[in-house]
Amino acid sequence: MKRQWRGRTTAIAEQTGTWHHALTLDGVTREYRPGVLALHPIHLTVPRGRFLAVMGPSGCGKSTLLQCAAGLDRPTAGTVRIGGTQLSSLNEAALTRLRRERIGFVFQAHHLVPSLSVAENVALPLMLGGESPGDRHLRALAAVGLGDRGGAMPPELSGGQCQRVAVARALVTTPDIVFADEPTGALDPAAAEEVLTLLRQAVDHDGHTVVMVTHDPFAAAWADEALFLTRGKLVGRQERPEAADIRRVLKELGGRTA
Ligand SMILES: Nc1ncnc2c1ncn2[C@@H]1O[C@H](COP(=O)(O)OP(=O)(O)OP(=O)(O)O)[C@@H](O)[C@H]1O
Repeated sequence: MKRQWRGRTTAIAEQTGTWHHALTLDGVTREYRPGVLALHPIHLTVPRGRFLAVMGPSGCGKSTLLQCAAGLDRPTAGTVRIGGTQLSSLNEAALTRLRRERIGFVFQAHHLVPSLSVAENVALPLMLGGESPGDRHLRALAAVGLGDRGGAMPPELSGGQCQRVAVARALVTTPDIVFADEPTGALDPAAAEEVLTLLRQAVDHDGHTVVMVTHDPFAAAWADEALFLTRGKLVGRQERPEAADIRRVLKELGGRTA
């Protein structure tokens, strides 16, 4: 797979020194059982316009980190900020609204609503927020190369096409940050490359911020930076990662490699 890196936003921010963080984790800890930490205190800032891959052996805490960062789970201790908003200051209703309006999600399964058309699926986050989609959903669909499939129903699309629709749905609200949990895990290599290209373009062309959990070194090599977790601790990070280097680090950490 080919990898391009460094978005326009990244370059501009570097030149001007005006980093604005899409995500800040300050001492984020998650304890599922007393005395057993799935996440040790994690300190992490993700600048806007960055594509970050989170990697590590199975059970190291990647999903827990993503769930805490995305407001899907509440950390045991520490604070999470999306842009300037501290999540612990929000009640459940406000947190739900923030997730809908300011966070985009792409999961391994596309989770499209099968009884809604492709265009309606993309419009859904806007409509749930009480916004009229106008043509935003159609432009988002066109941006993922499916402008002509808006009237189709999800079961009529391939798995790769459905995942591209999921990317359009994640981006349609112009969120502060997109969290992608194994977005290519269920795809063949060609479809995976299409989805990774879209995520990379969202960062490079539109200044989006993407945090992607993946087991796949080839997928992670599309990111600006790879973070490595093991036993709930952040143990390393690699700028402009190459798949071979990532595979080597994962091997040292005892993880499986794709
Ligand atoms: N709801 C839960 N209750 C108790 N323990 C949990 C819960 N969810 C996760 N854990 C534990 O927390 C640790 C981290 O799990 P997590 O799912 O975040 O790891 P992961 O790196 O995403 O794993 P994988 O790559 O296999 O998906 C594991 O030891 C797991 O067993």
